Amino acid sequence: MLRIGLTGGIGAGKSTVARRFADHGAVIVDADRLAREVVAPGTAGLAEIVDAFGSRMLTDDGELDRPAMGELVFADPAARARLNEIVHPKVGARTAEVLAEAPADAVVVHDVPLLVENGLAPGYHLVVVVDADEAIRVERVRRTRGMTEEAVRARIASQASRADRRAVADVWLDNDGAQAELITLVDALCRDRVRPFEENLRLGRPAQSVDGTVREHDPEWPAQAGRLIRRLRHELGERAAAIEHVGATAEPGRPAPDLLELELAVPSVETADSLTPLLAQAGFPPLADAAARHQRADAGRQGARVFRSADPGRPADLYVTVADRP
Ligand SMILES: CC(C)(COP(=O)(O)OP(=O)(O)OC[C@H]1O[C@@H](n2cnc3c(N)ncnc32)[C@H](O)[C@@H]1O)[C@@H](O)C(=O)NCCC(=O)NCCS
Ligand SMILES: Nc1ncnc2c1ncn2[C@@H]1O[C@H](COP(=O)(O)OP(=O)(O)OP(=O)(O)O)[C@@H](O)[C@H]1O
Repeated sequence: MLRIGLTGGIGAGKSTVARRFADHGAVIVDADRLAREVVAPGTAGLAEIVDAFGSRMLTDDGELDRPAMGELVFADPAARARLNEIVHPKVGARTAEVLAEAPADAVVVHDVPLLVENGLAPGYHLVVVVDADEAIRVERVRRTRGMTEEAVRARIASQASRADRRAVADVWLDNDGAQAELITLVDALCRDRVRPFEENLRLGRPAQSVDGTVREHDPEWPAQAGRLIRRLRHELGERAAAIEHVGATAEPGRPAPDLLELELAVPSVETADSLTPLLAQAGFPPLADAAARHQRADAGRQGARVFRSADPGRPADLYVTVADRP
């Protein structure tokens, strides 16, 4: 299962992107929808909200009074934190249940407005951020949801900044233009990256190798490597604590082929063996023997095991070296 995290600020275009992914056959998990389900009438979630905020947060029909709740929590960070404490763990548990039901060959797109705020990025194979200028987002939400400008701005102020979203984005979709342009971007993303990534992941097959063309140093390389490292640490836990960005792309200003290199030293062959299936799940299947021999020789890392990213959009190799090996 390929897990994609989709996020963006209010009105950025997440639902539009998610719907297009669904047209391509993806399974969509909508966090806003689950957040409504876990506070529906009769749930423990709604009872906890009444305990915390009083029955003034209920409508005459006994439902959550969403406008009243929104007015309170987007003006008061402590109240918002209290609401989030009630709702987010329940949404997390429901998400896990829904994911467990998805077929093994699924592409799951998790539409989650607060992905950055809740530190969820490392749990996905790919993070897609959709963004638009703030004034455009305010206008769209005003027009389509009937919210006041002030109310939209209060939500924006309680969400992550663009810079925070940039830091986790493997894919950045710009939605300042027409909706048709956004849809074209999603189509290309599915065709060129998501489909082959899912297939590679399922088959335990690395992405195609890059040609060795040396290019200008890309100042984004360290940040890209950092995202891969956080993802691997998330999957492997303590065993991947020592993982590092190495090689030419890690040297500031140095031109290099567009292949990120990571290295993980482990204490024993047994540890290396135990990591192989986890690395494959995290999107780093082992490279076949002949290719691995070449790559080890190129990188001067004799004795290392070589794993290569299954993502055709971000070539990366991981060398696992065993410290006690002669
Ligand atoms: C405060 C509530 C009752 C307002 O309901 P309302 O129908 O007006 O908005 P809705 O739930 O459709 O959310 C619309 C958008 O508001 C933003 N938003 C919602 N909750 C939050 C939050 N806690 N922090 C920041 N932004 C938020 C998101 O961009 C979301 O897409 C509701 O948003 C809520 O229960 N929020 C807490 C749960 C939550 O965090 N949901 C968002 C993702 S899990
Ligand atoms: N490029 C665009 N041009 C015009 N309208 C757009 C564009 N993209 C999205 N919209 C409209 O703006 C509104 C917000 O878009 P969408 O629902 O996709 O965003 P969202 O990020 O899911 O929003 P929310 O955070 O409110 O759930 C929708 O009514 C959508 O139809």
